[in-house]
Amino acid sequence: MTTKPVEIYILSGFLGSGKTTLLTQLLAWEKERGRQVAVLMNEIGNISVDSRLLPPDTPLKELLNGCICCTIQAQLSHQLLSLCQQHTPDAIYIEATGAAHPIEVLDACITPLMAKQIKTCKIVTTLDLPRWRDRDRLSVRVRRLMEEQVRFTDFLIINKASDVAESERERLIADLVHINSTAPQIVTDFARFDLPLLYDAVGTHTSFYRTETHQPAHAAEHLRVRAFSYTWDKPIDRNMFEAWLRTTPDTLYRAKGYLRFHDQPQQTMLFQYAYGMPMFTEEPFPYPSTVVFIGEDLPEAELKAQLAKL
Ligand SMILES: Nc1nc2c(ncn2[C@@H]2O[C@H](COP(=O)(O)OP(=O)(O)OP(=O)(O)O)[C@@H](O)[C@H]2O)c(=O)[nH]1
Repeated sequence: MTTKPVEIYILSGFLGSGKTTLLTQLLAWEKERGRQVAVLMNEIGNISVDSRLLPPDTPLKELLNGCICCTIQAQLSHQLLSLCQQHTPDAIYIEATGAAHPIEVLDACITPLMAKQIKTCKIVTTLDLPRWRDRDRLSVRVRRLMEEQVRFTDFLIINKASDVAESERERLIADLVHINSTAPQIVTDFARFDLPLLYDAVGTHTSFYRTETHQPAHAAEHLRVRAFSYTWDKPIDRNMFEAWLRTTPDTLYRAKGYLRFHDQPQQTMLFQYAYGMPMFTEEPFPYPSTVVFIGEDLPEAELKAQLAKL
């Protein structure tokens, strides 16, 4: 069965850098201009918080519990094909895991099965500027992955810019240009910018990735990035939870999920944690209290024992 040629956008960028924040805006823009789009979400953990943040009418497939750039590569093109056949979208947005190497995801998309269906396949990377500033504190493997995500992109969104002093920004951006001098760059907060710029820029940009070599840096094989989830069967103390977060290892890169606290036991809270910053927002749907923790070499048993005491 043949379907209309589809544009594929791979949203790349380290854990918590702003991919979902960008995606929700792109979907709103696509709706405004009347295009049919679909989303493929990949999560290292076993629950997908991000997909619940998308408009409910978006055709969506989820690949959980692994990274499409390494352990579940083969499933990707089947899912893409099935989205094309079921929904004939103009574009598919793939939100890769924050630990994915963009070229590996690109390779996983362009298979013999999918090749004929693809009109264009572009990589868009969000970069967490404060994390980039402090990258010397990261493991060599994570640092290298972040550099590769900058190197192999068609469009770079330098995000969380206001969280870095203005005096430091110029130097940091110069480092980025040194790594990738061809991709257009946008410096912003909450991935906000004039979205048509992205489509204009990637549309004319010459893709380079086919000819360059890259350093493989897969989540499971080299990075040792792992996820575990924890579920509470009753509300917990908010202050104790926040105090506990402050004691967690620097290699806890990301956490997200749903919680209920003693002071408002009926209210489910959406919890997001990226680069030391917790955020809580009221969630209308009463999801179970489960949080996914993502990091490198995390002492899972020890952390779970601490969570059980909250
Ligand atoms: N301070 C600040 N926070 C931001 C900005 N952009 C996004 N965030 C917050 O950072 C957190 C992570 O953002 P997401 O968009 O979920 O990041 P992500 O890359 O999709 O995360 P993963 O899918 O887990 O890798 C959320 O709490 C966002 O609200 C920004 O520019 N500044």
